[in-house]
Amino acid sequence: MTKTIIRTEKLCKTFSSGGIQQHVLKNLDIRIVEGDFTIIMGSSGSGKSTLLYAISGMDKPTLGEIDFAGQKLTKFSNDRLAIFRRNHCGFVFQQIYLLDNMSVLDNVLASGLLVNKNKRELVKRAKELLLQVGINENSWSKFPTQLSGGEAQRVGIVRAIINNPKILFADEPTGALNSLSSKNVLDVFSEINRSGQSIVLVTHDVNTALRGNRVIYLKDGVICGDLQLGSYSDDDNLERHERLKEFLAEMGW
Ligand SMILES: Nc1ncnc2c1ncn2[C@@H]1O[C@H](COP(=O)(O)OP(=O)(O)OP(=O)(O)O)[C@@H](O)[C@H]1O
Repeated sequence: MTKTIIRTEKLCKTFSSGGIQQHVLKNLDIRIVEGDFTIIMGSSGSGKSTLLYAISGMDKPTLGEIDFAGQKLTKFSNDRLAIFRRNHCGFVFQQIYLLDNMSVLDNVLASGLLVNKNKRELVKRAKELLLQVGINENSWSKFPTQLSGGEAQRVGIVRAIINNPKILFADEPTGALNSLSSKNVLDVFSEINRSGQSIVLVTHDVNTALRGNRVIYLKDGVICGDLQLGSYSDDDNLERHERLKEFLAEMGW
């Protein structure tokens, strides 16, 4: 049976500038399922990042409700929201900002120590996760400037999941990477999703979208398509690709 982790009801976000209102999200009712790898696609300016920021508690909606793992995020003060995000959400963005004066391992531990005070346990988990994403021991004491873009992004993913977030949110996480680094980073997303991590990821990229088991399509702040793709595996990639291409064509992408 599927378990809902996020549910929105009539979610609206309006930005105002110079006396002009822009209705970016319009009455969105969305259900995000635990364990899913949910992809959000749509044309530029359709509201993908705005939706990601709203459901992850990074920004407050103008109207509507967000229920996140049984908690009404829309009722939270900014301080409570910040604590909620730190304890329950992981974030990966296109630009990865690691702390340049700290080693790879310390960058991960610094995030972990905000939530888990048991350093020995944390070091063990950090090392296991770094190995899982292909960052091996001889890179743990390196500084971020000594890493490639793909390696840095993989460290960023470890940093984002060190506290066992309920959901990992990602906004164009491979947008700045070449195709080989992208593939390595996507393999990490696939693997952590297989091990149970819920993921919500915004992308323009078809190869990235293929990793999800569900693709939501936004057009002008409204959901106009919702494709169930089934779990990713390397073997059925051709058929998935065809189904996704057809879906995107229907959406006018
Ligand atoms: N903080 C803000 N203040 C004013 N307008 C904003 C703000 N954030 C987003 N917008 C506007 O909301 C609209 C949707 O932006 P959003 O970044 O969500 O789109 P997107 O679908 O993620 O686009 P892209 O694919 O180009 O990143 C855009 O027109 C943008 O200019």
